[in-house]
Amino acid sequence: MLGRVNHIALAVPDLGRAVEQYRSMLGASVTEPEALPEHGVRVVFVTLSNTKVELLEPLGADSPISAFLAKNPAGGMHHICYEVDDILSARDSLVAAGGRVLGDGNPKTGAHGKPVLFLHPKDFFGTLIELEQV
Ligand SMILES: CC[C@@H](C(=O)O)C(=O)SCCNC(=O)CCNC(=O)[C@H](O)C(C)(C)COP(=O)(O)OP(=O)(O)OC[C@H]1O[C@@H](n2cnc3c(N)ncnc32)[C@H](O)[C@@H]1OP(=O)(O)O
Ligand SMILES: [Co+2]
Repeated sequence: MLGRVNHIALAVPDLGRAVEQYRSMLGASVTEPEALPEHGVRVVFVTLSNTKVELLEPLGADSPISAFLAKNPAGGMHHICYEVDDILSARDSLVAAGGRVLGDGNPKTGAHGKPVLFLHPKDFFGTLIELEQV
C-alpha cells in the first residue's frame, strides 16, 4: 500500500522564525508561506533531494495543531506523510483492519492539491500518519 515518504511535518510556534532559521542556519530552500484555512494551518515546505519537510503553524481558533503545540510549546515532529496510489482503497482496507481514519473519513485536498487523509496516532505507535494520493 505505502509508497515513498512524501513529507515529514514539524509543528512550530512561529513560522517566520522557523523559515529564517532553516534558511540562515541550514542553508535550506524553503517555499513561500501558504495559508490553508480548510486545514487550519499556514505551511511552507523545505525542499530536499529525496523528500520534503513541512513546517506548520496554527491558523485560526480551531487549528488541529494547537493542542499539540500547547503540549510541545517549542514545536516538534507532528506527522509523517506516505504516498499511496489509491487513497480510497487504502482507507477501506485500513478501516476493515480496524484502523481509525480521522475527520469524516473523506479525503480533503492537501497542500499539493492532492487528496489526503489522516490516521489516528494511537493506532501507529504514537505517530500521526497522513496518506497522500499521488
Ligand atoms: C498542510 C495541509 C496538510 C498537508 O497536505 O500536508 C497537512 O499536513 S494539515 C496538518 C494538520 N492537520 C491534522 O493534523 C489533521 C489530523 N489531526 C487530527 O485530527 C487531530 O490533530 C488529532 C491527531 C486527532 C489530535 O486531536 P486533538 O484534539 O489534538 O486531540 P488530543 O490532544 O486529545 O490528542 C489525543 C491523543 O493523541 C495524541 N496526539 C495528538 N496529536 C498527535 C501527533 N501529532 N502525534 C502523536 N500523538 C498525537 C495526544 O497527545 C493525545 O494522547 P494522550 O495525551 O496520550 O491521550
Ligand atoms: Co502534511
